[in-house]
Amino acid sequence: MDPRTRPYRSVLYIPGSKPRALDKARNLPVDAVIFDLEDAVSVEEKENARDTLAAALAEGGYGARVRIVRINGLDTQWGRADAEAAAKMDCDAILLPKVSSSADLDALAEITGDKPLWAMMETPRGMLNAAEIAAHPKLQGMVMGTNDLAKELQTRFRADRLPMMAGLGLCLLAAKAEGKIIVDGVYNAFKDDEGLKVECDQGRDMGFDGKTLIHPAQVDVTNTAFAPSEAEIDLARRQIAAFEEVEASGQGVAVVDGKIVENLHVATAREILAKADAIAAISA
Ligand SMILES: CC(C)(COP(=O)(O)OP(=O)(O)OC[C@H]1O[C@@H](n2cnc3c(N)ncnc32)[C@H](O)[C@@H]1OP(=O)(O)O)[C@@H](O)C(=O)NCCC(=O)NCCSC(=O)C[C@H](O)C(=O)O
Ligand SMILES: [Mg+2]
Repeated sequence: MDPRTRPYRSVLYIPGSKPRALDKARNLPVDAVIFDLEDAVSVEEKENARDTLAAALAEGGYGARVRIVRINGLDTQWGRADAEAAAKMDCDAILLPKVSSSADLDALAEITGDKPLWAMMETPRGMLNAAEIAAHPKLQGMVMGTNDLAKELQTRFRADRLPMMAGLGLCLLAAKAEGKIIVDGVYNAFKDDEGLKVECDQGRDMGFDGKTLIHPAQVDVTNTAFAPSEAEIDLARRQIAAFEEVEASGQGVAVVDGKIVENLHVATAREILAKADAIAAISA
């Protein structure tokens, strides 16, 4: 499936050091997995986690889920060995934390060759350089790192995420301008479904393709929030039908539910139907 049209509703972090969690992911209805060697893995476990993860990926069983390996930064003592190991793993992409500029991706690509790259967007410098990072030829997607961003910005948690908006907006603009995937940050309170839904809805309305998750309990809420609803699918079908009807009579504007429908709305309607089809295809 084309990486730009496949669903990325739910992207679950799994500590690379935990065989039980690595196994569990084989049966979770997530669209993608981030196999983590960075913050989810303690210093004591860093070296072993690389081997544990390589073995789990070699064993396979992850089906259509996109497999992304998050390495430690290249400025850490583990980064280079992680990158060399990840380049040989049976994974779809490598995720670099705390990307500040496109030069960081150049340095990783020198080690990892043809593997597609993803960038953690979680530093103020990264926000300011989002455009050049998104334009990197090896970059496939961006992941918001809202915990690190909050730390760097010295913001307090707010349900409306107002202090994050400038950074989220800059990264969204950059990703959309380059046609790259972009997924939202994690919601730390993994037992709070209501709060998660509010944040998912906000991220979806802003234009994120999906959300990163830390616990399996967050998957269903997220998959629902980032999938087209029945009402959206129904409206999309009616918009396309109404537009095709007026177009056949030489007109350029239809009206559905009291709102105009022009060719750009039809393009959005077709994208909604394509997304619903893609979700159905990977769920089958
Ligand atoms: C948060 C956790 C430490 C909770 O773990 P635990 O206490 O084991 O939870 P449960 O007992 O409720 O687990 C139930 C079962 O689910 C499995 N499990 C738990 N988490 C995961 C997971 N992430 N993936 C797959 N499976 C998972 C458990 O193994 C149990 O299975 P079973 O025994 O068979 O019933 C834990 O959830 C956790 O470690 N989560 C990941 C944390 C993480 O990845 N953190 C780093 C990413 S966040 C970040 O860094 C973002 C960014 O960089 C930023 O700056 O914002
Ligand atoms: Mg982080």
